[in-house]
Amino acid sequence: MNEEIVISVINLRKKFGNFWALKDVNFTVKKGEVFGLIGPNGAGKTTTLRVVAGIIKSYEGIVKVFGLDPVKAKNNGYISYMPEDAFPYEKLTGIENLQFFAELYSRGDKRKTQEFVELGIKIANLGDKIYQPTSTYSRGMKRRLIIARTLMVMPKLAILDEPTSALDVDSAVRVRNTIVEMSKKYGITIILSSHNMLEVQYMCDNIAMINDGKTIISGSPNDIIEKLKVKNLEEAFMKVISNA
Ligand SMILES: Nc1ncnc2c1ncn2[C@@H]1O[C@H](COP(=O)(O)OP(=O)(O)OP(=O)(O)O)[C@@H](O)[C@H]1O
Repeated sequence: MNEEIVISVINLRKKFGNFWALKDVNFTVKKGEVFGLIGPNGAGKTTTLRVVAGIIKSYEGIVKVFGLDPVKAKNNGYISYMPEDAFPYEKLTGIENLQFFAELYSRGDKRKTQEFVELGIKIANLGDKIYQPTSTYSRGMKRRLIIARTLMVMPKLAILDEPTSALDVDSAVRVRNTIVEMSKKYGITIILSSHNMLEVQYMCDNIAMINDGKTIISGSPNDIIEKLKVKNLEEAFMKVISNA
């Protein structure tokens, strides 16, 4: 694996009003890896991802994406971000949704637009439903379309906030495989958040556990499991959270 650092987060702090949502978040993400942020509800995962995505612009600490301010990286088109609550345009069909995003990212290059849409159709794997308005989709189908939309544009960095929430087992397995494939085959760096420890253990090269706005531990799932002398990441998580 290439050792180039894609994301570096140092002493990240973020205050909403009088409340410190992030108190001290630290981690680095290397090129081409799948990196997982895990932690209980309200730990600060979404806030961290929003800073890295260049959406939250005021914070304390140092955050660099490809050596740049995250806003600059976003404006350069390096980042494709899927928010936790993203949904497709309901008046458009699935394929029209893909087309719309493909055009945005290909900046007028028609061949590229076509390539993105073809890849999006493959990733979404919705069969003939891709030609139906997305208002007729189930929650899981909408999710698959949004994930396809995020990954099909071959970003340098994909940020996925809880990509497999709302998915049934079959869809979740497909999405996990797609995430790993996109990273290994195309070298896309992916950072995601999840509540599912076993999927994180399966998908992620490295992880950071966040609790109460602070990074508690980071490293590869296997290193963390060995270090904490537990059987799996779920046990590691419970141990770390109960000691925090
Ligand atoms: N815009 C905001 N204004 C005020 N407080 C906020 C705002 N956004 C997040 N918070 C608070 O910051 C803390 C961290 O929230 P965040 O959404 O980052 O957590 P999370 O780890 O993603 O949680 P979950 O797993 O439930 O999605 C929470 O206490 C939340 O209530």
